[in-house]
Amino acid sequence: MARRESLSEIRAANPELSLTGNIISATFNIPHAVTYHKGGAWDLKPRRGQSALIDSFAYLSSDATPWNHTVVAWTGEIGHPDDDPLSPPDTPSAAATATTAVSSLSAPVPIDATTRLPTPPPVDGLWVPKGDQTRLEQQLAHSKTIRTVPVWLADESEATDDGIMLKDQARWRRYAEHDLYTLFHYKQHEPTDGRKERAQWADYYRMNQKFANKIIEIYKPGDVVIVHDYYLMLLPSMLRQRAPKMYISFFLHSPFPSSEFLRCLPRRKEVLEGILGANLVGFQSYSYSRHFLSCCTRILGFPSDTLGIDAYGSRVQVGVFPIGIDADKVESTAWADTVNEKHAAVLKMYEGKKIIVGRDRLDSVRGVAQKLQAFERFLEMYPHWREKVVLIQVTSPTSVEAEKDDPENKNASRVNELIIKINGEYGSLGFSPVQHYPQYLNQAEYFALLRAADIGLITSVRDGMNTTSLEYIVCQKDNNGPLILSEFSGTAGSLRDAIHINPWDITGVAEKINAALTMSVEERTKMQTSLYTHVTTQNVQSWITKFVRKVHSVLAETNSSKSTPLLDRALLLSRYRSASKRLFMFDYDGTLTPIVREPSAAVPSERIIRYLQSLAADTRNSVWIISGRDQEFLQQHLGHIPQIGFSAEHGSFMRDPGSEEWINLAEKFDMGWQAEVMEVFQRYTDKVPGSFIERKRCALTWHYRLAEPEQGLHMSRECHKELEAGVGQKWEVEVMPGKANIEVRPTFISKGEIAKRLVATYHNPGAAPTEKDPHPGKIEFALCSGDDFTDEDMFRSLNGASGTILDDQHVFTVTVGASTKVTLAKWHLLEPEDVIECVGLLAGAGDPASLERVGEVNLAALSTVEGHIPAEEL
Ligand SMILES: O=P(O)(O)OC[C@H]1O[C@H](O[C@H]2O[C@H](CO)[C@@H](O)[C@H](O)[C@H]2O)[C@H](O)[C@@H](O)[C@@H]1O
Repeated sequence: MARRESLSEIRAANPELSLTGNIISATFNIPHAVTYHKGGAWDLKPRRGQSALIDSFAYLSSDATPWNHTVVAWTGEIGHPDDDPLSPPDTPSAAATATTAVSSLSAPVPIDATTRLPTPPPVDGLWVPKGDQTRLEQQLAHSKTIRTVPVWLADESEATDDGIMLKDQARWRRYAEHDLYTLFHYKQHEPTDGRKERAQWADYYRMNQKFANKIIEIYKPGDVVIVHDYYLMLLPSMLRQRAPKMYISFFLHSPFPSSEFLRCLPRRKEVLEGILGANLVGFQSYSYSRHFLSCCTRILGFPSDTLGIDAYGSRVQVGVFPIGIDADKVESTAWADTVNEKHAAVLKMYEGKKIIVGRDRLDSVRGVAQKLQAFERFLEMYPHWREKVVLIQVTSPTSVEAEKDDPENKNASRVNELIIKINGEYGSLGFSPVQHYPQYLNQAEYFALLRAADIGLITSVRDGMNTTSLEYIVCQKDNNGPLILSEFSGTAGSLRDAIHINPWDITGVAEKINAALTMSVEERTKMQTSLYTHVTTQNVQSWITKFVRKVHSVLAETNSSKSTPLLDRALLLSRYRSASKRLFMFDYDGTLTPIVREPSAAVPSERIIRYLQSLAADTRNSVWIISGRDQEFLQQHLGHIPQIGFSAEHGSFMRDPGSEEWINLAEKFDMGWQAEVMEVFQRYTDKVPGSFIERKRCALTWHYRLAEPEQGLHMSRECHKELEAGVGQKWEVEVMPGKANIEVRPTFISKGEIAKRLVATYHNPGAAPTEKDPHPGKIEFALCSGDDFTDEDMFRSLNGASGTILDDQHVFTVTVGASTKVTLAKWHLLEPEDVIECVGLLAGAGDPASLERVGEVNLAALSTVEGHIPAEEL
């Protein structure tokens, strides 16, 4: 039996873990199916399904871990004692149906015209008074196993101080199950006019909001929140908005589809952005994590690598954590006396026969039809096994909203047809090769069957994690029956020693059934030993421990990463006012204008032109634009402000204030490198649709913003490597990654060199006036702002560390971007709009009202810039 780690062992192995931390797990349903008894105790029964997740909650809540654990979850559809007694209360769908049946409006209407219609009740739904709500909350709060805080879901108008009216309770799961579950399993609905979808989305959104409200109510700084599954995909971002420093992680228990599929979801952006509020996102298998990363890049345009995504100025880490089961619990339950009796009975019943076992929900993605087809093919191909092998297939009702809604239930019909066909063709009077049990088995029967089987057969065509396969392995401890497992199951990646099959290859599966039945004892034992070791060591306890450990290490990294402070505008203004000589150096793209899709569209706003004009009109100010842009562009858009100086193409050209003449600083440099760079850029342009070359006089730029994002990013890395290894070795040129571009320019030229030159020109205490500097003296204030890699050269040359002659206190180096960005700047501003506000603030510094404007950020103006790409997407 697998041994659990003791608390002291866990602490010793994980010194980084907080020993008294709180963990809040947010999951859709509470771990119980709930029945309401007016005025009395609530009836709580263990909920079926999600056993691994619930076991992980029990573990986190137990004394075996150092954490203080609370589950926040919806009550689930609340059943009522008047509900149909035949409906199992722990079947969510049945409970939902039963609850809505409280209304007599849905009862059949008598066709006898003389009979009076029943008087409808005044309300339609289940009314739960406040006192009874509180009673359930207390029952759940004092649970011995899992402390739970319920989320009550109802329309605002139906949740009053007196109680709550629960109507159409299944609505809260509809969007998740109808749209998300379906698409995540690579299935699609026929498109509709969208009205139903919008209503379901609204419920989904509100449901996530209500979870956020409840978590915020109980959250304390330092708590770790773990959000589970596709029902709560908006929750991480909703929590992040309300508590920016909250430690949030998200784990998806279902598959995550490729971007080609996710793109079909009308709410694809909202769903992805919702998850990206988390610090860590976990998946069941590597391919799901890869799909997610790729969706964030392709659909949202965020850069990603194999370990995470850079979104909204923060890093969202992504990892793979295949869930396990509570193997100890399964093992002790599966060998209980009641199970032993049933096990003996099953063996007796099928004496002399090999048993193949399957247990699936009747969702089409579970591949029951494929399994039956493969079994039929097996009986056809291997006649000697006929009457010697039985397939015992247990199915529980589908949980898929869309399939529940299907009046024809095509999948169930197909399964029934296949069973009739196989039993008709290969059965006899006393024997049916397929034994179908379309019902829930009780736990003892289920484990008895798994123990009695000779083969476990799992043919799901899409599956997050198949816990039946893990339970089967534990139950085969003595029997060593092989496991045949679909490669499309999330478990396949972890159970490498199982027999993997492609459920679409019916003949291939039939062959594997035969191979499994004829395996030698040694082979079976070897396979079972390896699988058993895996399942008992990679159990649900180790799964959640690893996940929590990873959350802590991600948080430790986040907390230790350097954060650049937001520009102190009051300090900026006061230093500006007290200085008698000032120097301004502004980058252009991404600093004075937002980044847009096409370079030609990045024109300066009328506001920034006005502010620059008035700033430059003050003779104590020297204002320079230091850009990668060429002379023509700068001249066309800003050249009409004569007091401004320009540096074009990353320092290759300069135009002094008041002059119309451009000085070429790269004049003497051999431009032979350009032809070689052009040849490389051209090749990449041919390979990457949407990319193009911007040819300037000296610097060359390859743009890929309009290309398919993943391809653009990947090819830019290749291009960069190729240029550095080739042209970069041969010539004195620098290859620079920009914002969706790669630029090449001579090494001796840089924005940093220009910044140094300007400081040397204007900082001249005791000198006589010159044409360039008619007001000699000390520079008492310098503001330098830029957004990308090339601007870091300016920050480097201005920061005290590199020996600048300016007083460090008077220099404001400001990067445009998130506080977490790696930069040499001393301050940050989030958006170009903030830079414009600051320029406006200083330009109007003579105005006493300007101090009142300190701290104002004109967010509304952002949306007026056409085609503006938000900072996080740059
Ligand atoms: O030094 P800068 O003033 O920041 O100029 C750097 C480069 O900016 C331009 O490209 C970037 O901005 C474009 C417009 O927003 C955007 O479409 C492109 O994707 C960005 O890379 C410009 O085209 C280059 O020549 C500059 O070197």
